[in-house]
Amino acid sequence: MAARQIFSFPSSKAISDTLDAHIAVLSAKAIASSGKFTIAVSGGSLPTILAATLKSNTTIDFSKWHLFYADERCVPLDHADSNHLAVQRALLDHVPIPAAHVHTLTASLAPAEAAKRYEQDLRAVFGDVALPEFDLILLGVGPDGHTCSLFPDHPLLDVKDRWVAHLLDSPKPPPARITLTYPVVNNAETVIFVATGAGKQDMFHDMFDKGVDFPSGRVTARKNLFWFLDEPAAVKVSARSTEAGGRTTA
Ligand SMILES: O=C(O)[C@H](O)[C@@H](O)[C@H](O)[C@H](O)COP(=O)(O)O
Repeated sequence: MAARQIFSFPSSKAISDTLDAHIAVLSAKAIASSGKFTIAVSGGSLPTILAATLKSNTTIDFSKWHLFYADERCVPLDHADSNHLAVQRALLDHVPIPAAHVHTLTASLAPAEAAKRYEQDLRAVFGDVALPEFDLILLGVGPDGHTCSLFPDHPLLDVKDRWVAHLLDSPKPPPARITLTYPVVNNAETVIFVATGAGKQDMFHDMFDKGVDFPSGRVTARKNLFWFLDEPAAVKVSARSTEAGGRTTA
């Protein structure tokens, strides 16, 4: 299991540049060994930060990417609340990922059926495996410590028998969503959290310094587990919470 590494960045542009550099390496390595790069992303501010530098990267073979959503709101794909729409506008309109490799919610289905269908879509790409092993999952974090659509004290935190689950009672609107479950997230080779803003600094202090349990803090990864925070989000995290003995400034 990967050791958690926390990095503090001076700006969101610095996070975008570092994401771009990591993704270029991970993508090239995955494509060389398996012929494809499997990535899952979430919504919020992540699509914009992710795309800022990456969308101009001409060295990446986007034709070999398979893009999934770590969580999705159960709304039409062209609805303002759709995570896919946010990723499409920020990234997909600018890079040549084949449309058939962008794995979207089937919005016409009820949430429970949409979750089952999304699991089938995962199986079509990952094959007959016990769990999919994403090359990379990129996640945001809410001020309440949630990630994907895994919210504090929610029963979905305990789901282990499905790859994709649905919920109808998200505390953050909209209420109906689908989400990857912990077994899938924690089986990724690399997980990178991206979190910005002063509204998260107390939560990160509680999670990293005091060991308080938050849904995002339960995430692990097989090889790399990175937390990319901007300075306002990281300012209260103590030096001893990092492996290097000091908050790493990237
Ligand atoms: O579906 C959602 O509601 C979002 O995906 C949500 O989970 C988001 O990722 C976090 O709340 C962080 O959002 P920010 O990055 O905008 O703070």
